Amino acid sequence: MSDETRPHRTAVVIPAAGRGVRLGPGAPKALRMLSGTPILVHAVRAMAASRAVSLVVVVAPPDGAPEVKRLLDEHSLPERTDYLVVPGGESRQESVRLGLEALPEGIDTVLVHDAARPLVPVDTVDSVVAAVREGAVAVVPALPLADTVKEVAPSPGGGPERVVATPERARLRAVQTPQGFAHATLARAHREVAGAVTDDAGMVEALGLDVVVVPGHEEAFKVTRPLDLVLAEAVLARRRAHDGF
Ligand SMILES: Nc1ccn([C@@H]2O[C@H](COP(=O)(O)OP(=O)(O)OP(=O)(O)O)[C@@H](O)[C@H]2O)c(=O)n1
Ligand SMILES: C[C@](O)(CO)[C@H](O)COP(=O)(O)O
Repeated sequence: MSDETRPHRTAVVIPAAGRGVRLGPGAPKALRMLSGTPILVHAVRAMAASRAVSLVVVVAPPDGAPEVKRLLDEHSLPERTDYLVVPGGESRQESVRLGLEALPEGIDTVLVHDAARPLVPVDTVDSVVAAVREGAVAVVPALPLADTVKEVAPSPGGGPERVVATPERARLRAVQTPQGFAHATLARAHREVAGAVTDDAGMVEALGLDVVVVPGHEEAFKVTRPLDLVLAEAVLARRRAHDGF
């Protein structure tokens, strides 16, 4: 097929190889239950709900790939969605790189979505994809902050930290996932950018390229600490009440 007629192909890489230390002792976070279903399965379904997504690459805990594959085989996904499972690495950044390396030829747009954000609404996914398809090389969903943020530093003589600055809150955003990228740009960022970053868009920023912001969603929060599980259960209960089942 020529470039003009070839369908646009979008894949999502889902890093799910973290331990979930901040959630407390137990199974790796992505395999813990939310309303009787593993967090990872919620996240995969949330991404597969977008008609744009044709391939899901799940990056599993290093020795957990067979279990993740079994879980995905057991829980139904839309027929249009293929999936692959690959073992992850020591850091989120390494896990994403391993997921990118597993992508087949012909993928134009890549989304990277934390397994730990199981409840992202499909409209948020679609608006990230749309912004990439409109020409952005990198897109992040983001929300304004509710709290004032301080920059702090250790006290020279020990003791409590000291505030060194108060950034202007109106200019700050809390960034979520899925983050969306032109495939070639994200692959280049993962090849060329050295040093640890906490999100993929940060690597594209390090290349000096533009990152576009679209509205995030409060239900796309990251399950990080025990209270987040309580909130996630409440969101699911509210959805069930709204859908009438
Ligand atoms: N080596 C790692 C570390 C993290 N992740 C994934 O990156 C996402 C965001 O990371 P975070 O919420 O910090 O997860 P954990 O690293 O598991 O959390 P913690 O720091 O509490 O252990 C999660 O879906 C997590 O599974 C990953 O794939 N590989
Ligand atoms: C990618 C991310 O979810 C954007 O907010 C976040 O940076 C991941 O951070 P974590 O500490 O690895 O959870």
